[in-house]
Amino acid sequence: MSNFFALIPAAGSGSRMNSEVPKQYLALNNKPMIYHSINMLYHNQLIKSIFIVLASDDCDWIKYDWSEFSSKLIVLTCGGATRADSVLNGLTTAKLKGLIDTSDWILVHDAARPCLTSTLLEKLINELTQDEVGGLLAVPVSDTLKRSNLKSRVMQTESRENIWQAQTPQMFRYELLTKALQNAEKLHITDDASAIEALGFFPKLILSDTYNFKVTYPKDLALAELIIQQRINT
Ligand SMILES: Nc1ccn([C@@H]2O[C@H](COP(=O)(O)OP(=O)(O)OP(=O)(O)O)[C@@H](O)[C@H]2O)c(=O)n1
Ligand SMILES: C[C@](O)(CO)[C@H](O)COP(=O)(O)O
Repeated sequence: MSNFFALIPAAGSGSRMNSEVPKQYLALNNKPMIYHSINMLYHNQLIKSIFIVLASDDCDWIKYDWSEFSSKLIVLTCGGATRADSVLNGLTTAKLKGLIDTSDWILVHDAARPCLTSTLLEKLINELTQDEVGGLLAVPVSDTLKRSNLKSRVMQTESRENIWQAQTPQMFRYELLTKALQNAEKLHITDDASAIEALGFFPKLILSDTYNFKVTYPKDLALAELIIQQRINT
């Protein structure tokens, strides 16, 4: 029987956030941002353990008390230069430690997507458990798309038909995901699904909502805070 594991790559620096503190530790409703991602995964009954992949020079993780999650948290200090490296290093280390099997499902979730809901998480798992490939949460784009030249002049309006924005979690089996990330090492991919696609597979898109956005720029923090606050109040 396959088990379900979550893996949170949390070895980024948050360069677009322009903050001294890596963005996964920025305060969001009095908790570090990564707390919210962990919290959501922790409370899903199917997820057996959560691997947290930290940078080797991380000095913020130990500043917080994570004991409420201790029954599921496994910290791996093997982050890499890119998100894909961090995910691959985490998977490899977990396997070497004998913590996962090749057929297990891995849900890779950004530390920087703190607004995931239990409903979306359950929907992703339910819709993919019987799938041969796996897939990801995503939303169809809603704006008109323009392709520009280097001077920000519109060169072309692109069709938005069948264009989706990829989110996380992205859910694939250990064996396929590891093979895909190894194959993609020189491809400059930005998500796990891209690595799977590069092997010729077709990940399934699971309809999500825009609240599950990635906190990337400073203004995103306030929006995430509002969303989380509103959920606490209702
Ligand atoms: N070398 C890296 C780069 C990113 N990540 C993680 O991948 C997720 C999504 O990446 P992103 O939002 O791009 O985070 P950063 O790389 O930190 O941000 P930026 O690109 O602005 O520097 C985050 O949880 C981030 O910590 C990682 O584990 N290892
Ligand atoms: C994985 C991801 O969050 C899906 O949208 C995204 O690709 C991460 O990209 P980034 O460039 O590292 O922010």
